[in-house]
Amino acid sequence: MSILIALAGKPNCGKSTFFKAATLADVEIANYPFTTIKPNLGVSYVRAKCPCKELHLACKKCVNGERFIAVELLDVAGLVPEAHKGKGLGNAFLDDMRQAQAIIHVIDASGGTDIEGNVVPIGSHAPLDDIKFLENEITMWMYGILNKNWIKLSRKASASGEKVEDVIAEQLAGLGVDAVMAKQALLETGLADRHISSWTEAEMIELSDYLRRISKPLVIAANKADIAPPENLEKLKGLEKEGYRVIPCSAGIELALRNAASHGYIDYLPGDEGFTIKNPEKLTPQQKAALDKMAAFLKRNGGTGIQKCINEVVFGLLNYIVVYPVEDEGKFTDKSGNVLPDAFLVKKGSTARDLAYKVHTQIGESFLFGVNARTKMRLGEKHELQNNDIVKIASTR
Ligand SMILES: Nc1nc2c(ncn2[C@@H]2O[C@H](COP(=O)(O)OP(=O)(O)OP(=O)(O)O)[C@@H](O)[C@H]2O)c(=O)[nH]1
Repeated sequence: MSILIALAGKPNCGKSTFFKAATLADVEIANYPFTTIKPNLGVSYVRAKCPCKELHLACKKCVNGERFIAVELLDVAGLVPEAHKGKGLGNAFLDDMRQAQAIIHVIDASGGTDIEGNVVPIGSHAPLDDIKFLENEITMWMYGILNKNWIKLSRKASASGEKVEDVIAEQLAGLGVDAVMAKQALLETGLADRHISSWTEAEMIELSDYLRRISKPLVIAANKADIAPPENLEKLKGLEKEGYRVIPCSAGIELALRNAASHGYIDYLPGDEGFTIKNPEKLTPQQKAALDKMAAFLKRNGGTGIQKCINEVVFGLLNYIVVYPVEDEGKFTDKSGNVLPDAFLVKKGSTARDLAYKVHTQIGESFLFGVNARTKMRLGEKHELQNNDIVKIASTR
């Protein structure tokens, strides 16, 4: 199963620009399968250091030692006030949200659009309000589902002795909530040792809010950082003290750079902190000035921020690591001699057997043991794989 990230935000925040930029395969990474699955579903990539450089191997799967590994990005339309009540495209919005493992919340950090996305003078709308707005819509949607048939369900649970966390997980299974999450939420909100019949509406909303945070974790893409007043960015960064992850970014600049790269004007890889102009003498003064401005932003910001958002979701929020299965642990290749042929995203804590299943169900079923290709040591049954591990899977197949 591929990782699905939802891109959400109010109208005019730059979400479409972000989506276009993040799913545009430029010339250099075009050997990666690029497909737009549906108009609002695209393939994007996390960027990781390929082990080939450290091992002095000639690898055809990376660009300058940078490996791009596919994830899916869903452009979720229809975030408007009261979407959870079905306003606007509210139902489509929430249906899309259902399947996502995490959210990139694109906000207009420049404060140049109001809560409904209407253009207002830069700095006149507080972007912090947008954050609460999205969270509230998702929380209230979860609460709506949890609350449906709740009395009947809770009575049934009391009568049969079914655990409350199981009832919650059953009710919210379609949203990616499991019993472990439900149990955690019950403990954290202090509802674990209170009978369901005594829960108030406010307490159930608080429980739903907690469930939202753990089942749909999010990063905040503080977009339009190129034109945002510095005090807005500072305030947004300040949210990190509250546990938020905030990444200043410019989808506009990322899109321009990927376009420039695909037309051969510059050398630029998504996530780079700078770029080089290929033939500066061919540029008009206006083009040169525009590129200089973008270069200054990249330098200030350590890149455009778009790749950082994707990487932060996958490695930071969702705790994935990259591992490389090989068939020949001596040469780090598959049977045909391709160096480090595949890069897999697996959850931290996965074992060689888990990886075997990920490669193919049949390989998982006939798994014997794993070998760390770097050290040639056999991996124990419970041994947890580390980021960047290269693993030979031995199976009876
Ligand atoms: N300065 C600046 N402008 C941006 C950036 N990203 C997007 N914009 C501009 O913001 C406006 C809205 O961008 P869109 O990508 O269409 O926004 P959206 O959120 O998809 O809007 P809807 O399609 O209405 O939902 C456009 O004029 C973009 O050019 C950015 O990083 N910097």
